[in-house]
Amino acid sequence: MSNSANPKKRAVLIVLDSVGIGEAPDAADFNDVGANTLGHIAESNAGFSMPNMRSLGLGNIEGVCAIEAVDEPCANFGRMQEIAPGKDTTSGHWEFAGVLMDKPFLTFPDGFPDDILTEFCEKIGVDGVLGNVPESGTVIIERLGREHIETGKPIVYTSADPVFQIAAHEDHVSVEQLYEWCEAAYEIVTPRGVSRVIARPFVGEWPNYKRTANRHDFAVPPPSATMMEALEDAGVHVTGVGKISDIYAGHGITSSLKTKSNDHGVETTLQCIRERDGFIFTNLVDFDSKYGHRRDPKGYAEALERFDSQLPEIIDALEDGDLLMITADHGNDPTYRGTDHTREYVPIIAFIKGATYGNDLGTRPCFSDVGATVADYFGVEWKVGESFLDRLI
Ligand SMILES: O=P(O)(O)O[C@H]1O[C@H](CO)[C@@H](O)[C@H]1O
Ligand SMILES: [Mn+2]
Ligand SMILES: [Mn+2]
Repeated sequence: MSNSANPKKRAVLIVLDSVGIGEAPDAADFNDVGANTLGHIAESNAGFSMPNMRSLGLGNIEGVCAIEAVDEPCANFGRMQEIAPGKDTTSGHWEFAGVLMDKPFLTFPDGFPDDILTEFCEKIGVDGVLGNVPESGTVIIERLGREHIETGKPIVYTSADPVFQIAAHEDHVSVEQLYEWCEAAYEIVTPRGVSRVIARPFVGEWPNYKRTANRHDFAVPPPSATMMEALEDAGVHVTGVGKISDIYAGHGITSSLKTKSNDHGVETTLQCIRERDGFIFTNLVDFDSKYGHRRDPKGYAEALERFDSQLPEIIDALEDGDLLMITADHGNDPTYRGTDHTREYVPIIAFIKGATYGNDLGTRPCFSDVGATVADYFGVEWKVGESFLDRLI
């Protein structure tokens, strides 16, 4: 244990999955010029407001026009640019934790090559797959669900993310069987640059199929140590809430609490704040999966307003000296073409309860500053990223 480490403190990091705040300087490299998740949500929903995030300083962040600035923000605020050469969840979260990728994951905009699919079909004993295109998951099951049920062939699809996704109806392919298919695919596709194989079970009758919470991500482990492993080595308990543990393949996550929705994620986070110390690391994925990818700006706005209304309870639950940080992992502008993530700046809102508020943290050049700050807060040595803890105390 490091001499100065203090595992009894409490830090909470909440990732609002996909809540970007405007095109990043390298947006053109990702075909995302003009994307602005928060900005376009505000523009397309009259009366949209986030009074609590606003009072923390969301509108004071450089480039944020959708929310008005306040004179005396109740938190410190800034924005961050991603270094990683990918705009997927894994790249963003790994960068928070100081895992810098030397080569990008690979995406398959034309579907997976024949040799991959042949090997996959042989391994699981089916005579072909359906789909094999980049597509929205809800659209592809509506299109191919009936054929899947008739033929027993799995629906395989991808997206602009480096993912191999397998959809199957739960009444026809058991969830255990689907997970076995995913494990078989994992062995084949992760050495070829895919970051995750995702089981996408669904239920119901066409055209009202519904995806279930039995989704499971089989993710490649981070190639180097995560900041959370350094915390654990120093005796800090790390709690992952939502899909955090999956994203890091469990590396540095002491205990994991899965969630069914944003509301459940907030509830679980609150319970953790009240009951445990250490690092509480939450991902709220509905913004991304239920609204961003579905290109539903109205639903997205409502989800943001709902989170905003829950924020006072989170802040009240914190004790003096606790650290709270709120950020995002990439954009997913629900008004943008396609159905994929968008390369954007992400917000950073951070404060230690009862300490300093109102500092502009500026434009951070790397998401790793988040992890560096958390490590610094616990007194744990960590070398990746630049801590801004001194601006919070
Ligand atoms: O359209 P669905 O299936 O929700 O897929 C989304 O979720 C996957 C993983 O986050 C990505 O492929 C993304 O496109
Ligand atoms: Mn994400
Ligand atoms: Mn996504």
